[in-house]
Amino acid sequence: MRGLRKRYGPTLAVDALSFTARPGQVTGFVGPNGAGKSTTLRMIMGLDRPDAGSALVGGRPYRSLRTPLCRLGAMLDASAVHPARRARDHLRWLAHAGGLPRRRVEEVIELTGLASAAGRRAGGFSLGMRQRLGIAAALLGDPPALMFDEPVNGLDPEGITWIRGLLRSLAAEGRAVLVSSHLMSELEGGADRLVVIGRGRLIADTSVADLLEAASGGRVELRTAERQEAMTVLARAGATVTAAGPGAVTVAGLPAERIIALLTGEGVAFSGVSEHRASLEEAYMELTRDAVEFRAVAGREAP
Ligand SMILES: Nc1ncnc2c1ncn2[C@@H]1O[C@H](COP(=O)(O)OP(=O)(O)OP(=O)(O)O)[C@@H](O)[C@H]1O
Repeated sequence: MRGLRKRYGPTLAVDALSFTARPGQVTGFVGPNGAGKSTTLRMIMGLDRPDAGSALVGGRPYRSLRTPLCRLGAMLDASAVHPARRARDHLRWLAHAGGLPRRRVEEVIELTGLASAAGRRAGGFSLGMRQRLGIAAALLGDPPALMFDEPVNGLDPEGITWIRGLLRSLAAEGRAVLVSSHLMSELEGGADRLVVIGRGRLIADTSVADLLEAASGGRVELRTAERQEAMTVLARAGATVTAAGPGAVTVAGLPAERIIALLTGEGVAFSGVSEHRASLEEAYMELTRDAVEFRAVAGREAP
């Protein structure tokens, strides 16, 4: 995506958006409801025309691809299936239209665990089965790039774990996988990189590891039954100390070794000292806080 922009009447849905989903990685595409994710994915597939900028698949516009199913597999809307059509027949007409062999249909049915449901009409499918069918359709052409719009939305924990594993294995095969979500927690353990957008604009384009490290901010978790004494000792040594539940303290501004030395020296008992690991959700909150300030500044600068 380079400088993508899309306006719907008064709404600037996507604004100056640039990012790349790279081979061998799961790129999480995250932003709150209405941030512009679906609009971006539609522009990638040529279903919406950008007002400015371009979206390329393997260096070319999607609409110019001669064998699109073999270049980019996509699930934008899992319910976009004729309810009276059986799952296998749905996949067969797609394969036929894309010039793909029939045996590929059976392969993707196996890959997505749909074997026992393939003869049933899609209208009676649960949400989880519809998602599997949408993913099967995306995999038909064995494409090097895949994108899924909110694939875990509304799924049970088992379904979420399955999709997460599938995305990881597709990326491990060297494919570029772009997956959108409005919940950061859904991407925890699933994405390598994150592209975060808000109100159509890029907020962050970063590896998950870098984001978590920045959000963890060198803080240390301390477990102690003598919380008050520990907080007094550490605050006196210049640390910023926050009570984090019964028997737990979060310490900023002192390394773990120094905390251990201080508490031992003062005879304060403790049972654990560990580096604080921020959750992806925490990291997201920090990012969004910055984004709000950024938006306020951007708003003032606007003509
Ligand atoms: N066809 C359309 N006509 C008018 N406005 C639209 C259209 N499509 C999207 N929008 C608006 O553009 C903005 C971005 O919408 P979009 O659906 O891309 O967001 P999203 O990040 O995918 O949100 P969600 O997580 O809710 O799916 C929203 O304000 C939406 O109301």
